[in-house]
Amino acid sequence: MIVTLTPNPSIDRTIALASPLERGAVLRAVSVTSQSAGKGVNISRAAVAAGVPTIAVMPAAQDDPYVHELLRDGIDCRPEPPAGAVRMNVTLTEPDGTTTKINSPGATVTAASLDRLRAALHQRAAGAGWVVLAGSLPPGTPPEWYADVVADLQQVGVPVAVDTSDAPLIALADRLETAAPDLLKPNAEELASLTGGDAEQIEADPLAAAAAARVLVHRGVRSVLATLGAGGAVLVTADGAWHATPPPTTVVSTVGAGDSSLFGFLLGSLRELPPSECLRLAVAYGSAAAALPGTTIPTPDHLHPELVDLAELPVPAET
Ligand SMILES: O=P(O)(O)OC[C@@]1(O)O[C@H](CO)[C@@H](O)[C@@H]1O
Repeated sequence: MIVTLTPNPSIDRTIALASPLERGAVLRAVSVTSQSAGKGVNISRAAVAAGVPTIAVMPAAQDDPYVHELLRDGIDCRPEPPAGAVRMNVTLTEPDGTTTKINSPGATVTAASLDRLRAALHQRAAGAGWVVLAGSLPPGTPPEWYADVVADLQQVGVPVAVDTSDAPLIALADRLETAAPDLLKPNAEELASLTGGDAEQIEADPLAAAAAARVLVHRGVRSVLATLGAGGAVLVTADGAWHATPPPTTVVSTVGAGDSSLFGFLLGSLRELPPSECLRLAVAYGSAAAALPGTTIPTPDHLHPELVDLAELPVPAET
């Protein structure tokens, strides 16, 4: 069972442009689609498609069309009374797969709605194989909220994965000594923001990514899965470091690729595969997602794990 928390869910509206994006121009779209989404919800979607039991917790009104869509799609969701409407995030995709995203802040939350969300998660977490805390925090949330929730879940004794960015990620990193998640999934930019490295170098060089990730492992994170875009992903644990390169992929939309990668890793972990095979599944899922339009999340039929290239990395020098 994977329990996901999406504190700032979104309706993802994807506008597929007929021509390259040009600022200030009138552009034609070939299609416009919408999907109930947000990082944790995307992971629950992947779980449903793979036959893994999942519960998605998020702030939303019971009668919101957002929730109806999730239920229609077979996602067991536990919407908690929200402080406001679900935000809309806009994705612009160009014919060559270039993806531009505009994410709204979301409605400002109250302390009461955060407490309800946290209690709902706590209630469902017991016995889960993984609990995933994913995405941004809505305005009004203290940046250290995720760190508090991780500490809370440690009392429950369930493995916790976190994928977030900006202030909540920095606040979590400041608390690793007492609230280290079992899995952290930064991209190159997020990893650089935590370790002071250069994001472009981290994305381009798996050894640089592994060195940065190892800093977090030394500080208590059990596994760091660093996603590197077209460069695949690096996994670092206390026992080793691995790099996986995706098969050649025609990119259509990168939205949801990171969430799909994280799910692939969790799926491998639930199947008790060795770390390198969890990484292989992560990259198979991430590259499959990049080949799909909008926020479409891959199903097992989309995967080609046999085409993922795996390499063990030398243990990076101490930093
Ligand atoms: O604004 P956040 O919470 O950081 O990210 C939200 C989001 O970009 O993440 C998902 C893709 O990872 C999308 O479904 C969604 O729009």
